[in-house]
Amino acid sequence: MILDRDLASIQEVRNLVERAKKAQKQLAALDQNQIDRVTEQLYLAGYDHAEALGKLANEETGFGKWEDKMAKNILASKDLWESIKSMKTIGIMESITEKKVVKIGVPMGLIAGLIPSTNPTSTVLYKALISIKAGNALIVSPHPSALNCITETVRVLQDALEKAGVSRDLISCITKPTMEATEALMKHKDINMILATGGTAMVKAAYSSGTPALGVGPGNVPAFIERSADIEDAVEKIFRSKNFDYGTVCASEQAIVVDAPIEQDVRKAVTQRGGYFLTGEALEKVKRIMERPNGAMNPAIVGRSAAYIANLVGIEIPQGTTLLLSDEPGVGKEYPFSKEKLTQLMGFYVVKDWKEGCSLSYQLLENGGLGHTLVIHSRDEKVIQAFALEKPVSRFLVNTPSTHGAVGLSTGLAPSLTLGCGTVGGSATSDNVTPLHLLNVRWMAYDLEMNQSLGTKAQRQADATVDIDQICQQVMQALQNKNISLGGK
Ligand SMILES: CC(=O)SCCNC(=O)CCNC(=O)[C@H](O)C(C)(C)COP(=O)(O)OP(=O)(O)OC[C@H]1O[C@@H](n2cnc3c(N)ncnc32)[C@H](O)[C@@H]1OP(=O)(O)O
Repeated sequence: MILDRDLASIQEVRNLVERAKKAQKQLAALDQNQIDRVTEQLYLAGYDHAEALGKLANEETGFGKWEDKMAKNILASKDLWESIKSMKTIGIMESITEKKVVKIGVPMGLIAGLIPSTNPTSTVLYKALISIKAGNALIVSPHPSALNCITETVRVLQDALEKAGVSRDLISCITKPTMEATEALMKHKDINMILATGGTAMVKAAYSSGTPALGVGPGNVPAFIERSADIEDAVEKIFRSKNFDYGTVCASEQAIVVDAPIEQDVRKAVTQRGGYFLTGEALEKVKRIMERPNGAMNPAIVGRSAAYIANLVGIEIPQGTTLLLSDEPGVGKEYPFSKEKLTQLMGFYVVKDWKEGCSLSYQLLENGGLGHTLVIHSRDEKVIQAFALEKPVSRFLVNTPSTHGAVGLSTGLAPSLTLGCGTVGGSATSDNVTPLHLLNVRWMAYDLEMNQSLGTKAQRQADATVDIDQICQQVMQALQNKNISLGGK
């Protein structure tokens, strides 16, 4: 039965789509430089409000720490802008003279962005920047428990659009998030692409909508510390990563896998940094609240400190504890520490050598993290490479904090808050999603065999009369004079 409330929110979606469509048509008529100036205003606004939005997200959801949410907002504005500002996304992107081919970037049109509660403000900033940079409009579907901070982020961005002299309707947001409204948005015939970041059910709904979708799979990141590793460095990085926003990023480490010869040194380093190994009744109490009855993560403990979790279940932990660990005997449904946790809880495993480390990491990935991310700490290049080759992940990180590494803060990967998991993880891409995933490429390809009497294909290419550079100039001129339109799809 559809309620009046649902009808109203479906009507709202229709209105948002209508307005976004009009606004996007105007945006698509701008050239690269003009689009870049608009995107730059979005980055500046996101960067200026990084702290305020971080605080708002933390207050509203209770997840994580505002300082780290601010850092994520900076990643999704300043760092992202630095990495995309010189990208060609609209009009001529490239001309390959010797092949007589021209690559033209065409906006997709309207993007629907599903926003998770774990990284709400940063994901809005990120999706807005990559959508606009590629000439698209974005309509946001907010996670209900982060509605206010998401709406506020959209308002900040709309002010920036106005400042840049373009329509506020280029970025908009559903104000009453219901499943009906989100579904109506995803299935709307004028939505060209869905960027789905969030819980597994939402991502699946996006894939089933019939609209092309780029979604993230869940992570279950193992961190393998191999015997040649710099132990202090490895443990410091794991703690830095796991403590970042209290583990809400899906690329954060979920289990430490240790090579047996260094087990005691790693345990010591972990304990010195505030790790506490749970045992007995305390461990059982924590295990009991880790999951909902259907086996999904319990939001009551997502993005929370070790002290908060201890207090919640009524156990004593040493003062200064930052991470709760469990020595795990196995991997699977019946071992909650072997799954994704997104909080200050972590599994701990010991393996006899790197080969056993390989197979255990594989099992952990198969237990809910296929296609996502794995991290190794090692100084043995042979082991690193052997380890890398067979792992079903899209990001194989080496000697770096996994959270920071996967989202492009501490590695050369593209700054991103939508991390593709490849087909092995059910995603259409294994990349860190960027503006290049939000455009269509129109290929102009000229005949290479114009003079059949000439010798080889290479000779014919060289002799072909088409001057591709001249053609590019003509196309660019036509775009500038608005003689031709790229269209929206
Ligand atoms: C780079 C990165 O880090 S990406 C990170 C993305 N990953 C994640 O967010 C982790 C996966 N998320 C989750 O497991 C959960 O969202 C949690 C545990 C964080 C929070 O759990 P909850 O607050 O219970 O939220 P959950 O996602 O289950 O959704 C709650 C309800 O809101 C609904 N909902 C979620 N998003 C939307 C939306 N965009 N529009 C409408 N409804 C929505 C859900 O369908 C669900 O409805 P139901 O209770 O009727 O089934």
